[in-house]
Amino acid sequence: MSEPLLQAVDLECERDARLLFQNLSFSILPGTVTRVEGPNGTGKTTLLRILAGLNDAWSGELLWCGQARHQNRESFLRNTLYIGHRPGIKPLLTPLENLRALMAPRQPVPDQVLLQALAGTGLAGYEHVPCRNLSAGQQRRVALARLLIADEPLWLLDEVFTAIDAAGVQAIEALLQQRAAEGGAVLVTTHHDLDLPGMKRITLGGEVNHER
Ligand SMILES: Nc1ncnc2c1ncn2[C@@H]1O[C@H](COP(=O)(O)OP(=O)(O)OP(=O)(O)O)[C@@H](O)[C@H]1O
Repeated sequence: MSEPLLQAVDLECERDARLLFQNLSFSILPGTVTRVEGPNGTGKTTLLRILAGLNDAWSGELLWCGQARHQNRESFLRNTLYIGHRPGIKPLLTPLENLRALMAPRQPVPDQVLLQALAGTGLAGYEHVPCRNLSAGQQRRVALARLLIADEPLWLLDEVFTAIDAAGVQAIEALLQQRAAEGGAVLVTTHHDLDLPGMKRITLGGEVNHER
């Protein structure tokens, strides 16, 4: 069996003196899509932010490719894409400018590739319109255009289906499956009824947090 990309061992997190989860252990293997599920407020966003390295209020162990994540930090950051539940789109910038800015910490990407990605998310004709003039779903699609050019093997995606129409949902589901089929892995939170073949689940909010 291939080595896990990411492993969580006995994760525990408390916020405002409320225990969100404890003894939470799981492995994210290449070729898998995992849904993090649970009612509102059970810690799905918090867990994804912990996994992405954006929240330090936790205990336990996180391993990236078999080594402690903090010792393998550069490799972890280079190979992980995190998209949060807020699109993170600047309203005064156009979709093209936003996508350029989102890609800036990575390798430079030619505008032609960015424009193709925007067209691929249904934004052809809107590339140069300030994002404040776009709908909520269109703004989210700007952030999701990242998925069409992402070469990171691990995707951590928080509520990426919010405000997206039925055709867009299908397209995103296909991208998640494609990433897994290419040997990557996806961890996704959603309240949308996501049920892909072979999908794994991490359920928060019960007496016991568990992986299925
Ligand atoms: N910045 C914060 N400071 C303190 N507590 C917070 C903060 N953000 C969230 N929380 C608390 O952490 C808990 C988990 O929040 P989180 O956003 O991770 O839940 P969630 O499962 O993603 O919820 P939802 O399904 O509503 O998106 C909630 O009880 C919330 O009140």
